[in-house]
Amino acid sequence: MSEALNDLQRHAAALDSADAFAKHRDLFALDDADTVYLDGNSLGALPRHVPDRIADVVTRQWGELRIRSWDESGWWTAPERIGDRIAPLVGAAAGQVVVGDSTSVNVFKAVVGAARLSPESRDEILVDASTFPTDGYIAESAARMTGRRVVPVAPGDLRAALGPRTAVALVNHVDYRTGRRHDLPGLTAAAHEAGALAVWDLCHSAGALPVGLDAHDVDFAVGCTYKYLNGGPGSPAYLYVAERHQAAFDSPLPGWNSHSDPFGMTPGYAPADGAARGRVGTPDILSMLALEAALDVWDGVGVEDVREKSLALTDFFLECVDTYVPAGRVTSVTPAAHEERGSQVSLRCEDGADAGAVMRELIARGVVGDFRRPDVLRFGFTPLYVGFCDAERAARVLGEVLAGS
Ligand SMILES: Cc1ncc(COP(=O)(O)O)c(C=O)c1O
Ligand SMILES: Nc1c(O)cccc1C(=O)C[C@H](N)C(=O)O
Repeated sequence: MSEALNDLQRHAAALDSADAFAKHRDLFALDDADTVYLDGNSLGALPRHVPDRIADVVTRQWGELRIRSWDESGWWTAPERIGDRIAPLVGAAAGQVVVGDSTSVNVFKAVVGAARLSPESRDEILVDASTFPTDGYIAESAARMTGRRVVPVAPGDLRAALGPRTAVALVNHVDYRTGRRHDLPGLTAAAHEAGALAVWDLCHSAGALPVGLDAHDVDFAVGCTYKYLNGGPGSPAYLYVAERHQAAFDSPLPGWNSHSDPFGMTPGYAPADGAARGRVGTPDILSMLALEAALDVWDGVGVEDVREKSLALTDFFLECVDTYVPAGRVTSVTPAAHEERGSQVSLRCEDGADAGAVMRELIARGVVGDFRRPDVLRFGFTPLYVGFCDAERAARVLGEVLAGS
């Protein structure tokens, strides 16, 4: 055991020294000595420069310029400007992504918007049955509003379920619980072949792996920015409406910010062109500008390179788990196949072990992941700041906890 331990530790150190992103870690506020942070799939770490940028927004832009900042500090145009910063990370050309509201709200805009583009005879909205719950709840309401019904379908059966009755398919790119990556190009093409539209939730993929929204002809997409994009707790989400749908997109939340002439303040609604049509009300500027600052860590970073490191990290973590964790105590529910894996590893506790208690003990020993009821331990790997020694330590401590030492 100690031979293997030393081998894995030496291997981890060698991988870290060859890691092109190793220097990126210094851009983030992380307490290296005490904690391995593997929860960036829930809340990304703070980029160190963000507090100073936010201090400027508060003290100068708000404190001194006050109302003038809507123009002079670029507050009014922030939703589209920051959308254009996110666009390359999800493979979208400029002008199609707008930032604002929560993911839940954007799921609503996207699903209703997509349903309104479909003939009424298409009366089904397919939702992947293992979805993060908010998507399912919102889809139900969107279905009621648009005279459709929701059909929950296991992701593996989605292709077969698409048909002449399908208006919209709402699918998660990466499953929040298992870390399974779904086939975005294939399912989008299958939806189109069936005459339906595809709406993708990118919460667990954006910033962790290439998405290719334009390349794969995705219709609508939404995502949060507080996970792999490190925008901060409750940072605003985003909505992608493919350019070809923008002119016909009929938002169910046509607030004044989405008007073609918001300051005309006319009683009649005339939608703005382009991504701005996805706006609703006054943007949450403090959160939004924290996100904008946080996105600086992506300067010069290629998402393909991030993906390569993500797969290497999760492969190595799985190898360490195999070595350190007593046989039969956990099973990976994250696919081994690279093309089916996101950037997290989820381990199911076996033998009736209390996964919540295991995670509490891991956190007490400095390994921060999270736990999803009833039995899943989740470990998120954010390639910009997680290293191979982190992965080795996390697996080793997990082995110790499960061995009761
Ligand atoms: C796939 C997915 N969709 C949506 C959400 C949540 O959306 P919101 O930003 O509205 O809380 C999460 C996580 O909270 C998620 O994992
Ligand atoms: N959005 C969250 C929050 O406000 C509090 C705690 C956790 C979250 C999450 O993001 C959960 C996350 N979507 C998940 O994958 O479980």
